[in-house]
Amino acid sequence: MKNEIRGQVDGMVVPRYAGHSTFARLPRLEDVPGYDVAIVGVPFDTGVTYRPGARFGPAHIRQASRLLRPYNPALDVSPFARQQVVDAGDLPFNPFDIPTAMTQIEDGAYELIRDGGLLVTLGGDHTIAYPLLKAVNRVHGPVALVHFDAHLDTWDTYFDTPLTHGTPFRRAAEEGLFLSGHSAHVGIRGSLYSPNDLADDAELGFTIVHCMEFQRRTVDDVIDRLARAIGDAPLYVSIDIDVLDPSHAPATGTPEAGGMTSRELLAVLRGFDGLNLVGADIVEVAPAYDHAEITGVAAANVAYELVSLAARNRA
Ligand SMILES: N=C(N)NCCCC(=O)O
Ligand SMILES: [Zn+2]
Ligand SMILES: [Zn+2]
Repeated sequence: MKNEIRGQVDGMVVPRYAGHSTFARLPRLEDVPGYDVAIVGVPFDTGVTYRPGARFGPAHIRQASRLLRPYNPALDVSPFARQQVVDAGDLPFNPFDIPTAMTQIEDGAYELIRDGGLLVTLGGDHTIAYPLLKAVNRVHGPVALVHFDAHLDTWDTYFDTPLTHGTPFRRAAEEGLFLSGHSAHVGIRGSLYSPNDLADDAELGFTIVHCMEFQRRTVDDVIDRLARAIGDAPLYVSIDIDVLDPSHAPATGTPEAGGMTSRELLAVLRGFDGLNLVGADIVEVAPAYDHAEITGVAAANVAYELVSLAARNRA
């Protein structure tokens, strides 16, 4: 896709607050002959246990992404010039039937990656990580999963329901979708149901970087630890925006005090430079609780960093 890459609508010609609201003012999938990276929305929030509203996350992140500029100095890359990045719109699914929606999301995601494209998904609640991992497995096999979240999301059921935003990685573990021993939870904190939650999770083989470690260790230490765990396995990154402190991301369904700063999160992601990134999602942005687009801007910049990592790998 090197020839005739179409980037953003020029912010010096069309003001950035004008025009269609695609991610970063990029072309739509149907506007270009092919793509290397697709940004897709999955406005599903039927799996939430507390505040609803992540169904409006994709539109909000797109709106907050209008300010993104063409060059990323932190990774020394122009993410939209080295590869064709498109906005693939939103996947359709049945919002009233979770198992049906999971199949529709898996199939929709697979269609977008089957020919080699890399997918960055904007959620939606965290339930969608399960069908997204299934789609990624159909192309790449089991992945090293790095999961940024306040929560473990490896609980078993809620109200006897197995597919919820607190259970995607338990379901994924049951199907061998990620590599035990090469996967990690980052940013874990907050109240649990019982000490067994951590014991049950430990059986799944995640390295855990508890959020307090950002107080005690440097970000570089954390990156080293994660990079050692990941090795050269295909890497899938799932980012629940509630990994950030509520001061950095107020607009989310299950906020927890004592979180990461957006600066720490961006720094850890930049530390993945050179790893074999094969896909990513950013979930749990519930715009009704946002103020001044704080959460939307954080999520848009996180997506930008992920697309920049993909661009670096194409060098
Ligand atoms: N995936 C997110 N954001 N939250 C899961 C929290 C599940 C619970 O209510 O205990
Ligand atoms: Zn969470
Ligand atoms: Zn989560």
